[in-house]
Amino acid sequence: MLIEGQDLSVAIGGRPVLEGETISCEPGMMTALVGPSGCGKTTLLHCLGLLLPVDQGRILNGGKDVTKYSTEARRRFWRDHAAFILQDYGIMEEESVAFNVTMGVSLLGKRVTGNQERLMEVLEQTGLQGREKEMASHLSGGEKQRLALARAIYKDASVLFIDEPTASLDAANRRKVIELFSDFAMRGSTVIVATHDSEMINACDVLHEVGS
Ligand SMILES: Nc1ncnc2c1ncn2[C@@H]1O[C@H](COP(=O)(O)OP(=O)(O)OP(=O)(O)O)[C@@H](O)[C@H]1O
Repeated sequence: MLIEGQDLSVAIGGRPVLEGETISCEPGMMTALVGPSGCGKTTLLHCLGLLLPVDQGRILNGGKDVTKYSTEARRRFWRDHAAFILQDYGIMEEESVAFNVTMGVSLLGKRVTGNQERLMEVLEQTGLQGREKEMASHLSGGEKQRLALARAIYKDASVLFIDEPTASLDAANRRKVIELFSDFAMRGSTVIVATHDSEMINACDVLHEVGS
């Protein structure tokens, strides 16, 4: 899905954070949001993901203006199309790894054939094999990040919004996670990543300098 922001402006606490930001994120591409700390990368990512309202400008999904979407319509977008890998992981700490991976789908009431098999495959891909019964709160920061990624893969999201995905990962896991994001883009998903990490930036197809 093509995700566009046109002439976006956002002020937080009366201070302008984004001013006339325009961006186009194509399906099948990884777009990096880059720039110095505090330039508004996370804010832009949240606006594009409909997590944060804009003061001015338009957000378009596949050419459709979604800026004024109702809460219900935004929820549908999150449920049916999007996955978020954010800095706070969005993980339900008091639930098992397996629940955290599959809940997006089970909440939808969708039946996935080979459910268990798919869960195992996704855990294997993200290096969380054998951990499915563990409580999410027992995982380390990097493991929780991979859990959020496992959920996105399980859901097969068409748009991925990612914030600083490699910050708490060691070199081997960083490479693995970057590869998994690339796979998403190669399968045709739109991948949008706010990052400082040069390795992550190198793997992206498009760089968008926020605030310039
Ligand atoms: N909830 C908030 N309340 C007050 N100020 C905020 C809030 N969220 C963001 N800001 C401010 O908006 C500006 C942009 O923040 P944002 O997190 O988007 O930047 P960033 O480029 O992602 O930074 P970093 O690279 O350090 O993560 C910062 O100056 C920040 O202090």
